[in-house]
Amino acid sequence: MNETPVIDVERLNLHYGDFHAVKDLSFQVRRGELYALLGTNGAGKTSTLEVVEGHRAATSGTVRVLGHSPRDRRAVRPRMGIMLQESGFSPDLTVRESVRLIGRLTGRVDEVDRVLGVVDLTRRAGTRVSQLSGGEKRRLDFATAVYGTPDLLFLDEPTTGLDIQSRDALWQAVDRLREDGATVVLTTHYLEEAQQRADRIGLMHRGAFHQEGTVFELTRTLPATIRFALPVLAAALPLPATREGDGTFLVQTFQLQKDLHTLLGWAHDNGLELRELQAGPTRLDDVFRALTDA
Ligand SMILES: Nc1ncnc2c1ncn2[C@@H]1O[C@H](COP(=O)(O)OP(=O)(O)OP(=O)(O)O)[C@@H](O)[C@H]1O
Repeated sequence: MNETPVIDVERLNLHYGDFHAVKDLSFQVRRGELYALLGTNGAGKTSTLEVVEGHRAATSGTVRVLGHSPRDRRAVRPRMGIMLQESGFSPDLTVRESVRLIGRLTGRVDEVDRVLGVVDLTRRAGTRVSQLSGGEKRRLDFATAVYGTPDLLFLDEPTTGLDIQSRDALWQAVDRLREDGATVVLTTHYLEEAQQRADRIGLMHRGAFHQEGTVFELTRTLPATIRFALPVLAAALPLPATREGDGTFLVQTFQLQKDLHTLLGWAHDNGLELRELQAGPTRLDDVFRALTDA
């Protein structure tokens, strides 16, 4: 397929005075993808997104969003929903008025009651923003981002401060938009969410990509782990393992299923119980730890 990418970033550089915050960054997001921009604190994620969202000018490089310059507000804004980390709602407006205002500002058209229903804020429609809880404000942020069913949705730390029901509701709403072909760019420090949901991940560190690819591509560079404890070591282990500080054994492997099979067979043959057995694929957390250890 040779479709024009929804986001096309070529050699983006951003300087704050002498500080080089984003360094020659290139990436593309295709239609319908959920792309997660992840990274360490201060890596440059927000700076990059500010340029892509049209809030900030790049020092150099080319950025195209939905086929336009992101600075071309009239072309881009009606098709783009943005959930920022911190909302700028006026505390004196009600929930309903806030959603209406965003509709007017972005040029998107929708039913206010529909989006309030999506985030379970219907009963709070007449409440002033200043009287909402932190989680309710977050849900209002999301409601304004999905108002008008945008083609491109930016979610910056969308689930921070949300309880599990609200988180599930938010992701269901995102899934529905994606079924209709929406493209989503996510930043989050909840790596599990990114691992579960992202089609591709750009992992930033100090202004550049450390790695970019699918979850599988990112995690396959590190071994999976098997952990267990043994009351007595009655027979020689069938695999190389290290002994952790708490006495448990740790096997690191690129062949999780095969090595687990070997270990379970060995335990069975020797009549041994592997206590506190845990086996798991590499997680994004591990990729992150390796990055910050580097
Ligand atoms: N307006 C600014 N002026 C000067 N430096 C800035 C400005 N905004 C960000 N920076 C610096 O640029 C770097 C990248 O910041 P940015 O907010 O883009 O990182 P981030 O990846 O979003 O971080 P976090 O995960 O902590 O939110 C940081 O070192 C930050 O201190």
